[in-house]
Amino acid sequence: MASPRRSVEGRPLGASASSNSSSPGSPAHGGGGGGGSGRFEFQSLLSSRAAGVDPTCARLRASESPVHRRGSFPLTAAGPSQAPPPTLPEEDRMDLNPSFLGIALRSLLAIDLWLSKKLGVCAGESSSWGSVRPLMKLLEISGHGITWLLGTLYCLYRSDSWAGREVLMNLLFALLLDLLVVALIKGLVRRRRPAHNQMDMFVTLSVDKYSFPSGHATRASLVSRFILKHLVLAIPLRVLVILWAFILGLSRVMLGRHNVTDVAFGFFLGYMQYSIVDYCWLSPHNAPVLFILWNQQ
Ligand SMILES: CC(C)=CCC/C(C)=C/COP(=O)(O)O
Repeated sequence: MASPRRSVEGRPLGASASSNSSSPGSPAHGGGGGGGSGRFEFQSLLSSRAAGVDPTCARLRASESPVHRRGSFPLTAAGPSQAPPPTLPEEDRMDLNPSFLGIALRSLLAIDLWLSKKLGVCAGESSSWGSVRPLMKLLEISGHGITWLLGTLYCLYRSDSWAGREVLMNLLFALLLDLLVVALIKGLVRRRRPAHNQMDMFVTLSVDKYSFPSGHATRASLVSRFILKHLVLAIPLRVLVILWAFILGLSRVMLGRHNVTDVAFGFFLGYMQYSIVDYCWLSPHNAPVLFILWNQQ
């Protein structure tokens, strides 16, 4: 039975292409002998990497070099007495044979960084859209955790109906859940904020030095879904709520606070968090203590 370790080792870089285009055993083919071919190519890559050379170029050059041509023949014509090539450390094999997912993720990250830098037009006063920065910072306050927590507590205090209190109690629960989940993920992922960000945000927690996911984006998406579900609003107001959430997310990238993926994932996370809140909906029936305690205030 083939172990995962063997399957990684036995899948040479570019082996499928070369096996179609060159004859087995030719120098370009890298030996052609099944697992031997893979080992040979990894060996060239490893030695070039150790010498500080770009592995891709080195691989091409290595397959053309007379030294490697000579080296490839014994592998092809290797008899049973031929000593096997030295085994490479596991991490090198993995590193030199990136999966499709790995390549896709790296490409996505490269596009993310490039796009985020391009969109960070309000990252500083001297940036191309620097004059819009105060407006973006106002938007930032409109989606800040403190603004929403204080606003909800105030409305809860002023609320005189059971139905209103129930909705606000759940909004409070949603906001606290969001702060907790975002802090946990930020602490786990520890992705640094973009280099062009100025850390001049109003009231932050220690994990807010990290950028993934955007707390403002999760809140915008969570709160807007909550409002759309529980408040009876005219269509123009509903559109305004969605626009606010979208522009708030965009402003995070424009201010240079976040990369695009931080905000995109934030929107997704906030949307999912609402589903949790909806599922665990607190009511006088399933959480009577909360409501009785609040009533006694
Ligand atoms: C202090 C409290 C209660 C919340 C902090 C809210 C905050 C500053 C989140 C960071 O948001 P981004 O991740 O979008 O920058």
